[in-house]
Amino acid sequence: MTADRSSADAPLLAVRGLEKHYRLTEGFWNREAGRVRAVDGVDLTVERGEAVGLVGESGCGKSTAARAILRIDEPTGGTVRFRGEDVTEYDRPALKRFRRRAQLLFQDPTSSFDPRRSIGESVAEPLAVQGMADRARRRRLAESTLERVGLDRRDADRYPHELSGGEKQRAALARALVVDPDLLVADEPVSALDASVQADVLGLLDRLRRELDLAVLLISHDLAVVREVCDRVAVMYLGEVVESGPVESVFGDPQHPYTRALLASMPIPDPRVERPDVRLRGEVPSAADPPDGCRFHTRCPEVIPPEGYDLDGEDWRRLHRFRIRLGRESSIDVGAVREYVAAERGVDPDDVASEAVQTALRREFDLPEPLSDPDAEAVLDRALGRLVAGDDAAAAEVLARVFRSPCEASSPRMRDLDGESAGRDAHTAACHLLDEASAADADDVDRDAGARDSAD
Ligand SMILES: Nc1ncnc2c1ncn2[C@@H]1O[C@H](COP(=O)(O)OP(=O)(O)OP(=O)(O)O)[C@@H](O)[C@H]1O
Repeated sequence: MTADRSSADAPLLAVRGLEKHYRLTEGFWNREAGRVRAVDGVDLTVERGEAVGLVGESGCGKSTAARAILRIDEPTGGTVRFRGEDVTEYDRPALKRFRRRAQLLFQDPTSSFDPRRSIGESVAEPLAVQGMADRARRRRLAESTLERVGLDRRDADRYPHELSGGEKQRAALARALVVDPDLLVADEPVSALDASVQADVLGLLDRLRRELDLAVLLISHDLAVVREVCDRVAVMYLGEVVESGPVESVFGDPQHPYTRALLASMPIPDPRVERPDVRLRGEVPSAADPPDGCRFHTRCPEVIPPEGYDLDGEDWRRLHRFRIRLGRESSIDVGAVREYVAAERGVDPDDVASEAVQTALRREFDLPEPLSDPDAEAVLDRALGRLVAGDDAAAAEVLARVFRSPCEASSPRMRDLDGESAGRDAHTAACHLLDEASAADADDVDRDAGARDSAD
């Protein structure tokens, strides 16, 4: 077991470069046919008593990260340090002690209780697992913990089906807290509950963590939940953290287009407040075949255009979306578009001219005819011609070669937006737009220095 700092001043939880890849196998010999990169290099720090949110759409790897951190599933790479100790090196007894100190609260309280056991028995169970032999003592602790979460000690004799959803989640919280952990990993703790009780359970979680100096890693797709409870937040997309920092800073001044889009999709209380249209379109790509460069570029509302074309921002984004769709195997059914045009005109599909199919395709993908830049228009026209002629691959190749965004060229690096001094409260984000902004700043500094030199 190794400790990089003394356990007293090390963060409670320090996750570095965490990976969880699932092998995709095929054939009799289980040959590896690929990998699902569910978690792909995640850094995360949780200090004692602190609440940190992990947010992102469904499928971005939040639950997998939680399970790998707690070693419920073995990570395939990276380190997880708990109070300075490397959890990935723990032997069985050390892992058992860790499981007491770090508890997991599941989303669905119904399936996490054995219907044949009383609530008291279930809540006391972790104490028995940890070796507490005295049954009466276990019962007393279970009862007092039930009271702590706002239930009655007599609820210990009730059965799961007798409790409401909110009561069951309180009981699940009691079961996690009965062993007095330092860290609670709460995976979508309120999303299975009625809206009316969600706020109660969140309020309880917030109160308990302050009373018990409990650290909480709160996993949620719901930004409002994280805003309510957390001090800091990490935003995950397709296995990676794309932005992190204090909640007020990340939500108040989001630096990553994905965070901006997630925030824009939050319901807002005042419909008169105008917000830019940065809705998330399309599905999260497969973690088995993530996009090159910035993984968000295929859906990014702010994807950077290639140099050399004078395209209106919205035209460029539509062109990019069209190209990405075309790049996916058999994703544009030209035959169906041709048949649609034929039906519209009451003619045979074979009698529909190629130009008419191209126009229908442009309509389908909101691509203006012509594009504002004549050179770009010539390329699009050529690609559409190939597509309609049945050569999808050539069409995709033409567009990919000419309209490649700088966002696809490399993975953006994580930038510290407050400078090095901010430490653990730093607001960080990984986006090529920030690289461009920083390069422009550097140019300004050079120009200023040049102007000063020539003045001297
Ligand atoms: N056992 C597994 N084998 C292969 N792929 C898996 C396995 N478990 C999860 N995945 C994949 O890993 C990715 C991340 O899934 P995960 O459940 O962690 O996401 P999530 O953000 O927690 O989503 P949700 O909120 O829907 O649970 C998904 O693409 C999922 O299909």
